[in-house]
Amino acid sequence: METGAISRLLQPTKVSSSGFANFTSNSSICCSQKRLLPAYHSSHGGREMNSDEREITVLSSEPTLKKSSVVGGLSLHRPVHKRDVVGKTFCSVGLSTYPGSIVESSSQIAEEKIGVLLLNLGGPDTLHDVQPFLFNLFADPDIIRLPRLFRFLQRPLAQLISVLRAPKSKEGYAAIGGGSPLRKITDEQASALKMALETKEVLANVYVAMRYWHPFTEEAVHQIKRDGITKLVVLPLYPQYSISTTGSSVRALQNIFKEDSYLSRLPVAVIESWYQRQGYIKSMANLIEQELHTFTKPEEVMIFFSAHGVPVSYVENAGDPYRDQMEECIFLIMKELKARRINNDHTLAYQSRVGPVQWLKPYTDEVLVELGQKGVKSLLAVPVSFVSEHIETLEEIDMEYKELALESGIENWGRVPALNCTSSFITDLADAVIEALPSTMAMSTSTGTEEEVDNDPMQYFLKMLFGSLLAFVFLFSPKMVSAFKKNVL
Ligand SMILES: C=CC1=C(C)c2cc3[nH]c(cc4nc(cc5[nH]c(cc1n2)c(C)c5CCC(=O)O)C(CCC(=O)O)=C4C)c(C)c3C=C
Ligand SMILES: [Fe+2]
Repeated sequence: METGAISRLLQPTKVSSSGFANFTSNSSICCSQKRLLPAYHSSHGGREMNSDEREITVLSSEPTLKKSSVVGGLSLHRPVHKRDVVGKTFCSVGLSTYPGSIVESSSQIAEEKIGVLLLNLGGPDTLHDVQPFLFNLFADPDIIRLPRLFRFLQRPLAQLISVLRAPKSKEGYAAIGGGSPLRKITDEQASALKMALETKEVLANVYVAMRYWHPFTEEAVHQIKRDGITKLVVLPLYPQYSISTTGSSVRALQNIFKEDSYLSRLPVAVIESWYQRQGYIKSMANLIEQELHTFTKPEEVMIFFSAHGVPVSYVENAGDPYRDQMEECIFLIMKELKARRINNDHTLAYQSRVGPVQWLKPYTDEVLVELGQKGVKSLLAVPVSFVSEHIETLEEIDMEYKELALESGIENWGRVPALNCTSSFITDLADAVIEALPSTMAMSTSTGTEEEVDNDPMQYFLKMLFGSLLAFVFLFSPKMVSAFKKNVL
């Protein structure tokens, strides 16, 4: 089985049942390799690599391989021992959050300073932040993927969409207390991870880099440099890889690193996805099992996995492995539950679509209505693409989808909490970091053409002409604006 999500972008692979059959429940092996990355998007605003091929060290747990070995050029390492401490949370030990989102270690060894960089999406701290946060999100070419010719429209379009969407988003954030809890929870996860590493005798500073709000990637990287970190493990807080999440954050990081002589020589390992790790799967199964017991008839409850969607084109045209990894992930969680004699029905649907394009199906809202009509009476919603509570669990699932489900005939509703600082989960993240440490390598800069250069004046003129015409039609036609408001937002 292919090991790296990024390499799947070269040749997308589908999940096959024979692949599932090979999964073993107690092996999780790390592999690392320098891979050549395809240019599935290109430069914009100086943030993108825009090279035909890029190099990065990637890591991926590979449950089909059982022994430490070198296979096909991949060096494989046995995982460091695992300890699952079920039922406690590291966050509850009383660690407070800290300015600048770093957890520092007092007794660092002079010659080796290990850093762990947690990547996350970020969210507005206050209602005032909502529109600029949305601007940052929509200005990301990995979120709105415009054809190369129209890339220069990215920022005006982001401005337009963010202004038009802000009122609706603000309502959502207002309903959950006036801002996103993401920063606080991610800081707590960083503290918990630092403690978990310490109990395994690994001293490390843990940093947080958000993609669209504070603390931005640049802020975290500044602190890493200031602290003189000598080895860095990058850990995205997304179990499954998507171009729109981990892909986007890693590219932002690469762009910062390639500009800096210290950073470009810093040994780095990126754990690209970890949805198949036993600690994660077991932690999810624990939460589901606990929540099932809150129902009067647990065996009759439909387990309803709801994942954040992505546009279909990401998976079908750009080779995003997100759907495959999501399906594998659900398979593994259900396998773990079956091993515990929990044989409930389950289903997977995708939520939170934005805009007029097709997103991964089936859609959560449509499936809820169908299940209600089919007579399902008890349902347990399981948010599965994200490991912290956020607007889409607290508002979309707990309020909007719950209301829809009850209206559709579902009588008993439950929702599995996000993992947040669940100790078995944090312990597993610590293991993932330790396993990744031997694989750190310098992130080398790309060898291809770095920037798209408009050398040909005629080509440049034509691009500007067509682009401006499109911008004019799109931005200034009242019909377009009202159609846009109706369909896109
Ligand atoms: C795995 C998780 C996520 C994927 C994949 C993802 C893709 C994706 N998201 C949007 C648009 C929006 N996302 C928004 C917020 C948001 N999204 C995720 C996770 C994934 N997004 C999180 C954790 C959050 C932040 C939550 C918080 O608490 O602040 C928003 C803003 C909120 C809103 O207005 O609904 C938008 C918009 C796209 C277009 C996309 C894939 C292309
Ligand atoms: Fe999102």
